[in-house]
Amino acid sequence: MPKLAISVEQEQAAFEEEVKAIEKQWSERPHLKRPYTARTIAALRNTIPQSYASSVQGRKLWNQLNAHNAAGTCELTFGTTDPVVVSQMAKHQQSVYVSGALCGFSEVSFPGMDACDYPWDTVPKVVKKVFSSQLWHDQRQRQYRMRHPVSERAELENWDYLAPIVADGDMGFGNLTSTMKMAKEFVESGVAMIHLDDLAIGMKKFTVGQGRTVVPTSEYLDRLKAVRMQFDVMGVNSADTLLLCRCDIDHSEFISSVVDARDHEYVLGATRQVRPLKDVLADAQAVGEDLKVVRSAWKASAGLLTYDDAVKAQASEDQFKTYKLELSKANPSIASRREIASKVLSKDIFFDWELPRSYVGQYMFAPTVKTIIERAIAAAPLGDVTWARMDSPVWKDIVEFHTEVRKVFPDRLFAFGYTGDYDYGKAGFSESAIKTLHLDLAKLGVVWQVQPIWSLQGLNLLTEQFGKLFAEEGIAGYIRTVQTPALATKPMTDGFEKLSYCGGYLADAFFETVAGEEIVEKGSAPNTKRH
Ligand SMILES: C[C@](O)(C(=O)O)[C@H](CC(=O)O)C(=O)O
Repeated sequence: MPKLAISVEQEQAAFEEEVKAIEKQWSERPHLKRPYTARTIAALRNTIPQSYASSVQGRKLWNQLNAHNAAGTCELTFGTTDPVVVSQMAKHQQSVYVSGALCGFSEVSFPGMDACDYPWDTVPKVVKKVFSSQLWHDQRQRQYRMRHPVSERAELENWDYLAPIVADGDMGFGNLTSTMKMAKEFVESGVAMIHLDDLAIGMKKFTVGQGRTVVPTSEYLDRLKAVRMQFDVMGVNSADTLLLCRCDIDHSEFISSVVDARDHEYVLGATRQVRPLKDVLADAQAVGEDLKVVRSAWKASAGLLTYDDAVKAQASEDQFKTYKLELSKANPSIASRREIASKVLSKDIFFDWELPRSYVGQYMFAPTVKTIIERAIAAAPLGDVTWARMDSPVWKDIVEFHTEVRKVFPDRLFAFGYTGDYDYGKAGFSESAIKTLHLDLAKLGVVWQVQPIWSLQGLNLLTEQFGKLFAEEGIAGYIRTVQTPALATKPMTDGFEKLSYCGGYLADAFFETVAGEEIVEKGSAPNTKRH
């Protein structure tokens, strides 16, 4: 193998230049705080500089979102995995969402509930498919326009087909190197922004009776750092791919470990000496008892509380105030909580967070809106946009979350998901409040809003309705309800007027080019070869 034809001095000079270029690029996005230096990243890069469409799309989305922020408006988009749907979204949406839940239903060999159990490269592959289709539409539109004289072009369609794609990176699918590989694949697929959350791998659960588990704050931050590092390593401008820090802590029931003191305030412990829950459940299972009933009874018998509530239950009002005051000056760990409480109350508080651990080892967790705020604030410097995914749209919590984060980061941009099973009525929204919800969210800085699973609810409904009609009325029903309105819609739903929606003119252009025909307009005279 030949050696690289470069002297040590040249190598060092090129390296120093790259370090400077990286530093300059980073200075353009001062909201990002990296735990590593430009030198470290430069050394991790390839010797061939590479650039990615993902970076162009990331910058485009960044500009769109900041323009919304300045105007107090928002982008409203929805989830799909289908290039045909994406082609129409270009007319009304600025961005496209590729949802993990949808990919898990329609892009895998074995569909299933949104438990993030599909292969790690499923969503990047769908993004690649969608982005390639956007490029194809962009190409056919450009070719079509260029074969028309300038004088006619103003009348021709000119959509921005390259709507930036936002995609679901779930929790990164494994250890840090898996997360990096996923981020790499996303950048290569043309994504503009990915979101990464703080759920424990393999523990994303939405079904009844199975609590969700989050990872410690430190593990979540490491995931985000791994993605940021991968973006930075990938080469020229690739740092412009955006990272959306999603936080799934709302209503999570467990945390996988208590290694990070920042989480200790919210961990539940038994305040009475009881048998460990997992032993009680194992015994109950052996004799066929109803585990849900046994679990509830155990919880009641254990006096489950957070450490601070356990202190509160035994302290006078003044003692508790002193405890909180001392705590605000100390490290938030359970050890320092115990030390302060025993000083203030002159006794030890019985609190054992080992007893409620599940049979796979998670700790019981009782997060509040404050917990989500703290995590989002810790994560913000590593990403560009923040999303607190909540189980239900509780307006009071939504306002509190966004307002508190903005107190620390006044220009923070937020995302919001109109999650599939939200019951707005139950959450207290009147009809008029729902009508202005997107605008009210925009005022809080929520500039990117998504209905993530439209394809599931929307396409299911349309398909069911059309299937029934077609079975009952045959082609007459199709002509009346599909073909006639589709052809009458302006702009047409299938591309250019008088032309095939499959872009037949683009295929013709390839044949004509190979045949050496001039098919691009030079001036204003019409091209006789125009189709
Ligand atoms: C956004 C989401 O992660 C998705 O996969 O689309 C889901 C969507 C949903 O449940 O409606 C989510 O966790 O919100």
